Amino acid sequence: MEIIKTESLSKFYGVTPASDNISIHVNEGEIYGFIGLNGAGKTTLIRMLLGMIKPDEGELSLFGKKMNPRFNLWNNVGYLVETPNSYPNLSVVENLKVYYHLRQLNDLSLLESIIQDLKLVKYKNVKAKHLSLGNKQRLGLAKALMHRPQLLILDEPINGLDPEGIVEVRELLKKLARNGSTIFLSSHILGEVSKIANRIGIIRNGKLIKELTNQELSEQLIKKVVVQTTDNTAAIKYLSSNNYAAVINDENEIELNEKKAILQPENLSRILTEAGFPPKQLYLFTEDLEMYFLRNIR
Ligand SMILES: Nc1ncnc2c1ncn2[C@@H]1O[C@H](COP(=O)(O)OP(=O)(O)OP(=O)(O)O)[C@@H](O)[C@H]1O
Repeated sequence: MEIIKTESLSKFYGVTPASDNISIHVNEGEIYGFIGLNGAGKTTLIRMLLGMIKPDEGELSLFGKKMNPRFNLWNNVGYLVETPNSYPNLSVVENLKVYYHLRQLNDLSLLESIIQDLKLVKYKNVKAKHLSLGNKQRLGLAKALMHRPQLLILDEPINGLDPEGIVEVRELLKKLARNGSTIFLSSHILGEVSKIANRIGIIRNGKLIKELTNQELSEQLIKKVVVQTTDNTAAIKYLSSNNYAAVINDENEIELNEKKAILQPENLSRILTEAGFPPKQLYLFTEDLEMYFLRNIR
């Protein structure tokens, strides 16, 4: 089932499109990572998905239901948009209780388990205004996740978290998706998005310029074997005579990007060793999402 569907969604601020003709389809259980530079239009799309702003053009449905003033499935949605707001003078648990009542929940174990899942036990009785940025973010996530929504829409959910927090939230989101939740998240922490998302959309100047699955991403990432020997010039000549296309890079290392080198670097190592050029170093370099992103938004 398509949980999110947007068709040619546009939003203009003046003449500038913050969202330009965006069509996105997100299936049940998918984690969709939405990435773009500052000002690319991530928050604008998220606000439209949450009914916070109205698109100027296009259509949008959640759970197969058109978004309009009669849309009534908000209890199936959890969200976090930018820095989450809390009641500053209430403690973590009091803040969550407010939310618990607002959501009209009636299972207190939800409250306890979300405090544990987001490692907020130590801070249960700390006033929200005294929390660190990372813990404020955890509290925001706790509010978004407490009612175990079918769809989670998260704007920069790992902002402000320390490395440990990032890993915890990543595992938590993956667990939720394994249990059937659908997650749409935006982030500028690109490496993290590729670890979480099954599918990635890249936005630039309001336009969706690329959309690809994790599998497609890994196929499109540049890969090469990088080799260092005691005599790279002679080694490269020898490799050329053995039908390996190799070049010397800016760091004076040998680079090979053919499939046979990438798939069987051990053969390369053996050939070089037998010819008297044993590799001092040989490794497979794979471009990361950050590099891929920068290469594609230019
Ligand atoms: N209320 C508004 N009025 C005028 N322009 C706006 C408004 N909200 C957003 N914009 C503009 O729309 C564009 C997209 O902004 P948006 O906040 O969606 O980007 P973003 O990708 O979320 O950026 P960031 O990562 O910095 O949060 C930007 O050029 C922004 O200046």
